[in-house]
Amino acid sequence: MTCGASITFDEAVAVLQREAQPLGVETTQLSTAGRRVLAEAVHARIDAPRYSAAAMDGFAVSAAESAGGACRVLGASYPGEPWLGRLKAGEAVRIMTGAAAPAGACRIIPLELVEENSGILSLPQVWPAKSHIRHKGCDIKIGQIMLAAGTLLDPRALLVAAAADVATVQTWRRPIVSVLASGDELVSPGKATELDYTIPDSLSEAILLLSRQYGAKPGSAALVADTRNAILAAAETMMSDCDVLVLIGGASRGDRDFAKAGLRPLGLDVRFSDVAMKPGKPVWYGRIGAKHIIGLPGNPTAALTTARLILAPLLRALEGRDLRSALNWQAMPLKNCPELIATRESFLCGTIEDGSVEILKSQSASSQLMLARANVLVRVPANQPTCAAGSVINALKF
Ligand SMILES: Nc1nc2c(c(=O)[nH]1)N[C@H]1C(S)=C(S)[C@@H](COP(=O)(O)OP(=O)(O)OC[C@H]3O[C@@H](n4cnc5c(N)ncnc54)[C@H](O)[C@@H]3O)O[C@H]1N2
Ligand code: MOO
Repeated sequence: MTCGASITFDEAVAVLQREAQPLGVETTQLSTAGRRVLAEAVHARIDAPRYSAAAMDGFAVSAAESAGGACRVLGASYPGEPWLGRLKAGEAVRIMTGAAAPAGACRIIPLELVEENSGILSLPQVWPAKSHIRHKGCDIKIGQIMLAAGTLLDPRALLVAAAADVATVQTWRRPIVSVLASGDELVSPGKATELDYTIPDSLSEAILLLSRQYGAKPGSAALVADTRNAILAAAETMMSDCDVLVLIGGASRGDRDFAKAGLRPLGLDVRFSDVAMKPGKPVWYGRIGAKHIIGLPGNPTAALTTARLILAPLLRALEGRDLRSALNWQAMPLKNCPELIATRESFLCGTIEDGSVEILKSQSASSQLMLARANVLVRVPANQPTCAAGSVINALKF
């Protein structure tokens, strides 16, 4: 590798794929299972329809009837309040959509096709094309697999799980992410005007939100000075109740870049660092026992870019999903034609407009305002002199 990096982005993702195993299974009430990932398949505990049921509001009649004939109306069947007798020739039962079709019913004649006078029903001259009866189990059969393990419980899947008549599902445990930012210049947002040479920590809340968007539960957040001891003390406390600890800043080679050094006494085993990507080269990943540690560069665009490209896939894998579901690059036409010569593979901020991507001007790892406009990352191979407008590039939702 020519740019002082030790690993490509794709190789880094392969390391995450090997390292990130789902965290464990827990029983989850359906009421809190939304956006969780199934660790076990959901099987139907009931048929649907559970009984043969009317698909229209109308009258149920037996096979003995002829079009144009007449029937005596014996009663009514409502959802939850069925008519329990057996229909015979010359008999009809008023029935509403979803109600159990009486035994012996062979079709439902919609209300608008019949006339009822003093309990006598005049049948239409021509039968409707459909029976308007939904037969027991025609949608779902008891015991059948409704949702496979690995399914994300979005609104559609949650509906299907509820239809299976389950109160709880087995889901993968959500990773807990804590964020430890270091920097003598950093203060909580809202405090920077109080002291010269301070700047707001613009990253901690953003990284926690991104983590939530990728399935994690937010853990704790801390902001500490640029010393080994401060990082070590905070990390030691924070590691007791998180699965992923994200360090922000101190990732590079400066006199006060102590993110890795601070964690070494805890047994940090670095699995990769110095990734051939721009921005974000100093991003690193390691383990301390079962815990996953990610070190993001301090430059804000570099940090959020690497959080999207490294942290998000890690979280997906820890929650039992395919890690690549966080890296679904989409081929899109490029609107503008920037000068792009980088010895590292680049991940540039862009915006999607009218189905094509515009790469934003003045790309900088330290930029913050650019992130107000960016909604995609554009992947550009290393050493590519330029991308022609109209050429197809790979873009990722940011
Ligand atoms: N000699 C070298 N210098 C640098 C290299 C290198 O390879 N050799 N890499 C550069 C690259 S690339 C990046 S990216 C940065 C990454 O630096 P660090 O991760 O060590 O980050 P810091 O030095 O702590 O901070 C950099 C910059 O970001 C600001 N920052 C940090 N944390 C936050 C935060 N939570 N919110 C807002 N802004 C933050 C910080 O004030 C600095 O301005 O290193 C290059 N240098
Ligand atoms: O790689 Mo750094 O993230 O360019 O500033």
